[in-house]
Amino acid sequence: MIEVKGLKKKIGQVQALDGLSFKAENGQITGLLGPNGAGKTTALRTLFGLLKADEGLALVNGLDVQRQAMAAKRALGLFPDPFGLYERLTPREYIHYFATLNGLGSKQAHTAVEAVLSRMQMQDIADRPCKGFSQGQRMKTALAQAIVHQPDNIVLDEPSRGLDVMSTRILRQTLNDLKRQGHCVLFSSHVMQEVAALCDQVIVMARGRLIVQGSPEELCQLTGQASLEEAFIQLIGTDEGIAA
Ligand SMILES: Nc1ncnc2c1ncn2[C@@H]1O[C@H](COP(=O)(O)OP(=O)(O)OP(=O)(O)O)[C@@H](O)[C@H]1O
Repeated sequence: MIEVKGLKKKIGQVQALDGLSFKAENGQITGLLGPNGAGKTTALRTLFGLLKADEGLALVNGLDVQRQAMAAKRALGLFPDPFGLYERLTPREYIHYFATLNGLGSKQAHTAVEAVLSRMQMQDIADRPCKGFSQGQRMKTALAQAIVHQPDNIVLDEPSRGLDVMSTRILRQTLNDLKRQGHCVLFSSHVMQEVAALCDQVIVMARGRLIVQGSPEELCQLTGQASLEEAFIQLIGTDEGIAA
């Protein structure tokens, strides 16, 4: 379970987070939706302890990400930027490295790596250096790294950016599998269709604050709109920064 309470963060002159609060439950996919500059990336980076909030709390399984940083991180899988992979490593080496960083012993890590390679259907690319990988192959490697240690919570910042249809399907399938297994999945997106199709809960944020949280149906009901896209535009007051 992930919870943020009253998060504030000023970056330079910008109040990137301005009292943001929300909850993402286990066994659900929660989408973080907001226009450009709303503070989505800042919120996710704060949650992972990469940024320190000026005020407020970020909790992972009830653990404060600042005060109980190691324990909180082990309960969290962060989907990294797929373009930031170490080019010389193969997926097998890369995922194994992160499995051990997340506290798995050598034998456990080996078993976990084999399981995730098989689950993500990566056997054909497992022993090739990542250099030259396609976007889909990068996405699979990045996602496998995030979930190899079976964290309770998985956080993804715009995971479908730049993916083709097949890779997007694998991503969606994996997120749905993780949800069915009881994990808490939290991801940010601009893509309405994706959020509407995947998410149990949607957190709409703007200007560093929560506007409203609810299921896609609840947001449509609340605004009297037929689609999540129309509901979002009504809630935010603009269609800036969204993709249909
Ligand atoms: N390193 C930085 N330096 C200056 N301003 C920053 C920095 N990081 C974030 N900001 C500002 O903080 C605000 C929130 O940015 P953030 O990247 O969290 O938004 P976002 O919702 O992820 O946007 P997008 O959808 O465009 O990726 C923006 O106004 C942004 O310009």
